[in-house]
Amino acid sequence: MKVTVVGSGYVGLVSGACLADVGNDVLCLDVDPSKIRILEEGGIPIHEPGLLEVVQRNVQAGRLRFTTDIPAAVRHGDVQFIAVGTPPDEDGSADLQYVLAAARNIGRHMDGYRVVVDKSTVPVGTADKVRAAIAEEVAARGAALEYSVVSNPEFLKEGAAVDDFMRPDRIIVGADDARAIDWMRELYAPFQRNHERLLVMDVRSAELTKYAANAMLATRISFMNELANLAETLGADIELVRQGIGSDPRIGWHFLYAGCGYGGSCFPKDVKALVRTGREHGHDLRLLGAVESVNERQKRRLVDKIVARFGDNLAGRRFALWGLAFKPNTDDMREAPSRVVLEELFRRGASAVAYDPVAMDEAQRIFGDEPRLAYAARPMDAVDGADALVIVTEWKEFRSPDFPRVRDLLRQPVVFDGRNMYEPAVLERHGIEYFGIGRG
Ligand SMILES: NC(=O)c1ccc[n+]([C@@H]2O[C@H](COP(=O)([O-])OP(=O)(O)OC[C@H]3O[C@@H](n4cnc5c(N)ncnc54)[C@H](O)[C@@H]3O)[C@@H](O)[C@H]2O)c1
Ligand SMILES: O=c1ccn([C@@H]2O[C@H](COP(=O)(O)OP(=O)(O)O[C@H]3O[C@H](CO)[C@@H](O)[C@H](O)[C@H]3O)[C@@H](O)[C@H]2O)c(=O)[nH]1
Repeated sequence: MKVTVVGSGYVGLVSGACLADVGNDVLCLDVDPSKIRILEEGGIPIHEPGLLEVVQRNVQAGRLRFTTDIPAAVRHGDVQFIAVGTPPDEDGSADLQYVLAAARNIGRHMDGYRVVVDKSTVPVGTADKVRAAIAEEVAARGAALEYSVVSNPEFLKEGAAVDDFMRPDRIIVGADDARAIDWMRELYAPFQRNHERLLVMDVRSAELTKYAANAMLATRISFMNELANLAETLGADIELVRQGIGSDPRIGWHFLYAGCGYGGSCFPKDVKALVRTGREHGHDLRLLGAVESVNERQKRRLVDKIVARFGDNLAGRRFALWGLAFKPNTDDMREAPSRVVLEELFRRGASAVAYDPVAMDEAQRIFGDEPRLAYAARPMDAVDGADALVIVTEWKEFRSPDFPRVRDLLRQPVVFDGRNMYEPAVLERHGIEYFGIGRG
């Protein structure tokens, strides 16, 4: 099929590349010329495992192209995916300006039937707004063209995006006309060869399904973080509790890891947006309000522990920080707990030397020439001469460091482990004072 993807960020680029990989003719559009330039030069603008290979082989095969030319992009795809950002507005609601701008462009330039597929995460009712925006533009031209609007939220995780797209748990299609549903079935057929994964429902339910999934996952994390803080006080170990409850299939193993809070471009903004939607419709979603506030507090938890150990005045102290990205295998630092940790350290007069395998360029972009932040080329360089080591992201390469070396390089052998990567007893055996999350 001929497919256009509007927005070539994490979701758009992964979707476009994976759809090309199964044989579709895909054109990816972006309004940011610097992203398109990188793609045209054979690179990718983000760190995402396996993505470069998929992009390169499909570019070579002539099935994947990139453009900033809006009319050409709208003319190309019979199916038009909208995969632009929906960042939080000041009041927490999702800012739909990019989605609606994309819809208007489609309405302005379409020259025949189009299936417009909303892949961005958008509040319930957005499909109606997209439909209206297209209708307005079509009418303004005096044209009479048919189109369908479909909600097809995306569930990929950064760091595992290609795999998630290629092997989805489910494909949600919210649509109310048969032609669009048939097209979506055809487009997704290669991704559900061994069993049916496509769930067709009405548009509003599809839009809400996306928020429900993220809100449920965020709730599990905040629940565990809250219990972790209690476990500490009670002298229990949240890691043992996690294993104790995860073995119940009704609870399951996933997304039960306590830590220094959830970050990323989705959970924080989507929980906020759902709370906001509730409020707009007279529903006070108290549980989700608490999920959010527990998470805000949890992002400060590591610094609370540092303050409890070193005092509130951290002037003159230097901390080694392992991990800047909001999770491993990405360079994304949107809402990353590391940002809160660093800001709280700076506020108390401390400085930091950070190491992250891929996110240091992004940190430099965010923190600019912040004099209290330096970067290390290797993890142990960050540790050398620091007052303590603080772990914020559980990169694989941090799993089994040379503990005696860590102990000897630190000015004080103290580790604050924001992701419970280590066994307290192991570090104690190496003469390192250990502070995890919820490990009383
Ligand atoms: N990042 C994820 O893991 C993930 C997963 C599932 C769903 N989502 C949702 O998908 C959407 C996109 O997220 P993302 O992380 O890919 O965002 P992103 O910021 O990485 O990419 C969005 C891209 O859209 C481009 N853009 C903006 N307006 C445009 C327009 N009118 N025409 C063409 N391009 C335009 C921007 O320049 C940018 O490159 C959001 O709604 C997000 O909530 C994200
Ligand atoms: O048990 C856990 C699991 C995750 N996290 C944190 O939660 C955040 C989000 O992690 P993850 O969900 O793996 O990454 P995202 O790429 O943000 O993916 C989420 O958000 C996407 C955008 O909506 C959805 O598509 C995905 O299904 C959903 O998992 C990260 O900071 C993790 O460190 C925890 O603290 N504990």
